[in-house]
Amino acid sequence: MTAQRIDGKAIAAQIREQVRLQVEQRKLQGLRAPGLAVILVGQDPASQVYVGNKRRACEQVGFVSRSYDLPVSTQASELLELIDQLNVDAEIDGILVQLPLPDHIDSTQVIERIHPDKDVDGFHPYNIGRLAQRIPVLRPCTPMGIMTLVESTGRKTHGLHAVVVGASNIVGRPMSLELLLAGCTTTTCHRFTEDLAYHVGQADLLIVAVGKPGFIPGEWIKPGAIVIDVGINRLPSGKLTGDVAFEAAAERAGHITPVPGGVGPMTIASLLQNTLYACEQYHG
Ligand SMILES: Nc1nc2c(c(=O)[nH]1)N[C@@H](CN(C=O)c1ccc(C(=O)N[C@@H](CCC(=O)O)C(=O)O)cc1)CN2
Ligand SMILES: [Mg+2]
Repeated sequence: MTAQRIDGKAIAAQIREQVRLQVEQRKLQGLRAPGLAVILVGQDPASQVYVGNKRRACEQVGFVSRSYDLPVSTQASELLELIDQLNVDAEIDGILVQLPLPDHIDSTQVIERIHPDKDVDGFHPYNIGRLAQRIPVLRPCTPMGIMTLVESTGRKTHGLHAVVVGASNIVGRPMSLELLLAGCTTTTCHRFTEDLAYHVGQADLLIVAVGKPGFIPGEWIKPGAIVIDVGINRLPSGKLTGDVAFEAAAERAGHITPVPGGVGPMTIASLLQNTLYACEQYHG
């Protein structure tokens, strides 16, 4: 079997176009454009690329894009003060603090300072709690984008055995909550999981987010499975590669996401959807 590729780049482009048209409609009705503030602390090269892509995507869909590039020496108190100002800024619907933050800043404190109605990353405990209780509002962007990719396969999720490898706050944990909500029987694997190969082999739907190139051998994949690879690993050659050994996995899977061009672009598309949602539902 050779898996069908799930084209995240193309699906993300469709979502961006839908958002652009909705913003255009708002403006025609005399309503203001949604506004997103993106905060970057320090000069991590990968974060600079992601933040640049987010800002460009905002401009392309007609959002107000506010940029804050803060030096690595920024104190937590200064960042919290900026968030306090943005929380009451009527032009801003979403506040995004790019992660990871420098070690001297406590990211939990920062995330909890963002008003839940402006938490377009969906990381605030209020928004995670809403998802856990099956009443989601602002949903974490990467898992939300993955659910859109899974829907694009046309496969029903009810009753599928979904296996998530990785239990981070950004991807693995909220991913498991999304899958539960979608009616999957859900297994979450992490660093203490024994016999990972067994669990992976049970997956009708496999999501891998560990950040280790080629961590899942293709031979572990259940024939016909949907395989979603969240890993973005840069090899010494400069090439990007995922957490799943793609070629061998594609021989067994039914559907598979590539890296790049799979999950990554969906994270940004979901961010735009969340910002529009926050604008329309909370701030008018
Ligand atoms: N505040 C947040 N910080 C981080 C998040 C997040 O959702 N919110 N997620 C990741 C990084 N990330 C977004 O910030 C992100 C990663 C990758 C991509 C992407 O489009 N990747 C491309 C390849 C890009 C490249 O050439 O490097 C792809 O996979 O095709 C978008 C967003 C951690 N931090
Ligand atoms: Mg990708």
